[in-house]
Amino acid sequence: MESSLPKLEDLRGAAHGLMRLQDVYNLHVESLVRGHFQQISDPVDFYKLSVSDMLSGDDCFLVGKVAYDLEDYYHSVLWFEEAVRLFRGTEWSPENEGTLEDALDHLAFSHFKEIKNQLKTWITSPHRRCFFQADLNSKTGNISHALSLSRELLLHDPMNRRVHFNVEKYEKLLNENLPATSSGLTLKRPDGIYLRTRNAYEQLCQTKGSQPKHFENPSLFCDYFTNGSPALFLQPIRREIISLQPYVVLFHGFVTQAEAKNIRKYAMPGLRRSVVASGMNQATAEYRISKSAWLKESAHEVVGKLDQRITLVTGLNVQPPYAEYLQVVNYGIGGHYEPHFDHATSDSSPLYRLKTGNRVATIMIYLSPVQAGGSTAFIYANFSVPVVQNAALFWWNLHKNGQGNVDTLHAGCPVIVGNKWVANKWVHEYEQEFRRRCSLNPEE
Ligand SMILES: O=C(O)CCC(=O)C(=O)O
Ligand SMILES: [Fe+2]
Repeated sequence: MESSLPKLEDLRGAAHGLMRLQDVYNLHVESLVRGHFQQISDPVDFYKLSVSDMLSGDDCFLVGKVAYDLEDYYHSVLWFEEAVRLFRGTEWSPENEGTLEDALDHLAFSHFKEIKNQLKTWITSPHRRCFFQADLNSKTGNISHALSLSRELLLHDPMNRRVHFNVEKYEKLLNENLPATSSGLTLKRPDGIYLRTRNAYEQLCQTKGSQPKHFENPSLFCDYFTNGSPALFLQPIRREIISLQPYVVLFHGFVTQAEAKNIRKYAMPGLRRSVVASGMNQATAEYRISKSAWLKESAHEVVGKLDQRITLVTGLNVQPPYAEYLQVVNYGIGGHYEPHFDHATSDSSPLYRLKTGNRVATIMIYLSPVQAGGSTAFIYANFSVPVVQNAALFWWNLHKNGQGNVDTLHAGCPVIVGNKWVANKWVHEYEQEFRRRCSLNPEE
């Protein structure tokens, strides 16, 4: 049975997922652990879980440890603080990995590390029992915090020589009256992997879907759309034009509830961790956390019917190899897909293996509702689309001249609560020459 149980990687991934929610949505850790999603800048609940399973002190300790092991003391301070608060108020359970003493120890050391740039001294690290030299390139912090936490720890563990040693060091540093020791704690979020669009992306995720206001722009409208297909005359599709540059539309009610359910069911056994293009190959990546499976239209009737509907609505040929199989994607809590292009941006991309050109268009179907989070954000175009169950989002990735449209840079925001399912159909350039003609203007 062991293979079906979560592994260390899953546990670490869950901790990263929580820290991702904290960062992207700017959430308070204290309310997050209670299932209340409150933004630091706004005390009103962003989302509140009706059935709330609180995180325990031990859960918070674990999240803090994941950050601590990566020397990310910004997150470790915030999560160990919560662990200490919760451990103080509860009896220790034998199932716990950590104790109040461990949490105090790690919190004190994390605080200390936040001011390491002020110090040129040696101090022992709590878990390695080795000497550690504070280096010079870090942020300000608060030594007196580290001191009072270590003193509290000594009340529980009076014989701990290492902590005695640290207390002496902290007292000495305080007496030396370094400027940083008197200043308040200024925690700064680590830059992590550099993402130029980070601020815009997080803003768009936080608005929970910020489509342009249609009444302010008459060229954005809703209509009943047939695309001139006789098959759609009796039951036109409800089309909402979301953006003209890039061209993005939402087709409401694109699938039925039953179809969405069946597609999820067929995909379930084939779900594997999602990959992204990496040079000439494919690899897992932190910036895309989800599971996905490919469904062939020949294997499932409903998938074939969906292909026909895509052709009716878009006019595109989606027969293989002119489009990829249907990719069904499942995101759990904290699952996301950071800003990216669907089309290939390098000639060596594995997307060209089909030998049918680049991905000219994307049709992404929302196969489930999501309680909170999970919008699709278009970064440069500056709007985000909330998850609309059973609707399909369509956009052209390429200009008519075949070049990639940079304005299609988009992302799947992290899921706060729920389980998000989408299905992607990527249509390639070949066979669409007379369906999406090039323009007389080579710039278009
Ligand atoms: O999940 C989303 O909203 C976006 C997904 C996406 O962009 C993709 O799978 O390529
Ligand atoms: Fe995408």
